[in-house]
Amino acid sequence: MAIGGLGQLDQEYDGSELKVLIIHARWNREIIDALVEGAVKRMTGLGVKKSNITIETVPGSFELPYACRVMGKSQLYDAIIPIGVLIKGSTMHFEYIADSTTKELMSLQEKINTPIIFGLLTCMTEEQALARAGIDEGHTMHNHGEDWGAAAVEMGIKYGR
Ligand SMILES: O=c1[nH]c(NC[C@H](O)[C@H](O)[C@H](O)CO)c([N+](=O)[O-])c(=O)[nH]1
Repeated sequence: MAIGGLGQLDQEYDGSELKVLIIHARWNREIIDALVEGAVKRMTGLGVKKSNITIETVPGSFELPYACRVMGKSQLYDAIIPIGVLIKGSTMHFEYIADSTTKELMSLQEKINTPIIFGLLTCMTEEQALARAGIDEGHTMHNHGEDWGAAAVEMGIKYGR
């Protein structure tokens, strides 16, 4: 059995009744687009209707929690996948955004009674981010967006609306 992630589900799930919201940042757009594509592909592969996947965007990862809160208050979604790519620069900006956004996304779940999947890549280099989106030169890793899609289906069915 593979160690770690790979979005391995504990059982077969039928996502045909699920409604899922993806909110993605627009920084590092090529990587974001690959992650979103991976999440959508995995969810539709688990029966989620494309028409039941809503995709919204925000300027950057820092804006993800507030957008999740506003959209999540509607209680229209069984799960929410915020997707952002943070790549370490030469300042502390990365650390502050990564830490604050992560903590807020975690605590937001109780406030909106909706499972939120942790779709934030926090990478030291662009190469690391490309690899985790499955688009680096050697395709050295699987697309983590697929893991997030699988998690959204499981959490949405088990703990969603
Ligand atoms: O999503 C990201 N936002 C980033 N900054 C923007 C931030 O999320 C906000 O959009 C901005 O500060 C305006 O509030 C990033 N960096 O600064 O490096 C980054 O790597 N990724």
